[in-house]
Amino acid sequence: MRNIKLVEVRSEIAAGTRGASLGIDALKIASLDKKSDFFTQFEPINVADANNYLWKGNKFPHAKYIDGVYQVLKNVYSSIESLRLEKKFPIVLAGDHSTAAGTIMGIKAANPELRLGVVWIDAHADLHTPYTTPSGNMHGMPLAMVSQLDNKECQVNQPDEETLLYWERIKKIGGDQPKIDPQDIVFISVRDTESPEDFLIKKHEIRNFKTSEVREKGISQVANETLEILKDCDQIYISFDVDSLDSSISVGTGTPVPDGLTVEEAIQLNAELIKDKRVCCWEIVEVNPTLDTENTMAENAFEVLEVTTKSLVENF
Ligand SMILES: NC(=[NH2+])NCCC[C@H](N)C(=O)O
Ligand SMILES: [Mn+2]
Repeated sequence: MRNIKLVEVRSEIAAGTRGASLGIDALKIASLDKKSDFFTQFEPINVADANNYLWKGNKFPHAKYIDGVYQVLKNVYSSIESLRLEKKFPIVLAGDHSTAAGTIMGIKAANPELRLGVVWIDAHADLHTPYTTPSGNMHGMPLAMVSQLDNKECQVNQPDEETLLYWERIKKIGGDQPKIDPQDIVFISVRDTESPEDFLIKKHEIRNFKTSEVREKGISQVANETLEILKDCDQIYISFDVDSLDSSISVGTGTPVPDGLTVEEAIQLNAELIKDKRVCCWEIVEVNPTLDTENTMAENAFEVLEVTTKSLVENF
């Protein structure tokens, strides 16, 4: 049996709208309303956030609150590294998606010799850098952080010296080397990208299973093909951003996008993928109940969390 550890990271500083720090508690409310005992099964640990930086105002237009983001990523990185050294399986409940970079850095640090693949289920590619970001929101940058990409070929911004100092520090958390090869990323349902990201996706030949392809082929085939692409990886991390779900289901997330997955598709997909023995960590992010009505997103996201965890427990 897998030794599951729940990890709670209430960070929201890297998102553009306020409220994602409440996402974890919204999941707990959804669980209570459903009378599920999910949260009594696992002992959670809390990773310190840096949301207090929000009160001070932002000094970095092309990488908002990067000083605080750096703190959070270091915290997530060291917590995940310790858990992985203890052979625990972290299920990470987080606010904004930037924390995924800390998670990947931690997984890699615990087992540097193992090749790490990433399944990124999301509406966005999150491959921006301070040089290319259209918004300055750092939840759009985690995959560039861990791949140590600057993407200066597509530069549109002129980040200042202090921004770049922190950007360099972030890329070096867990050591000055890429934690993953961008070719070992598989995107599912990514559908809202900007041209600097499209450039990287093309350059590194990153596979993206569009929503229509998921529907045509069916979940099992897409899961099989995803794992086949990652056949040379020794470990796999799955990152589930709830904005991969269609925006008609709920707008309870900071950056909702149409043409996404149904809840049923997301459930089946995650439950199927997590059966692979190489999967060593699963993360769910970006539930924002302040943008929602009746806690709909959290209720749907909780279904995904519960069924995926059940699949993990039952298959080991
Ligand atoms: N994790 C997310 N929700 N990312 C949204 C990123 C949106 C857009 N690409 C940006 O950089 O601002
Ligand atoms: Mn994302």
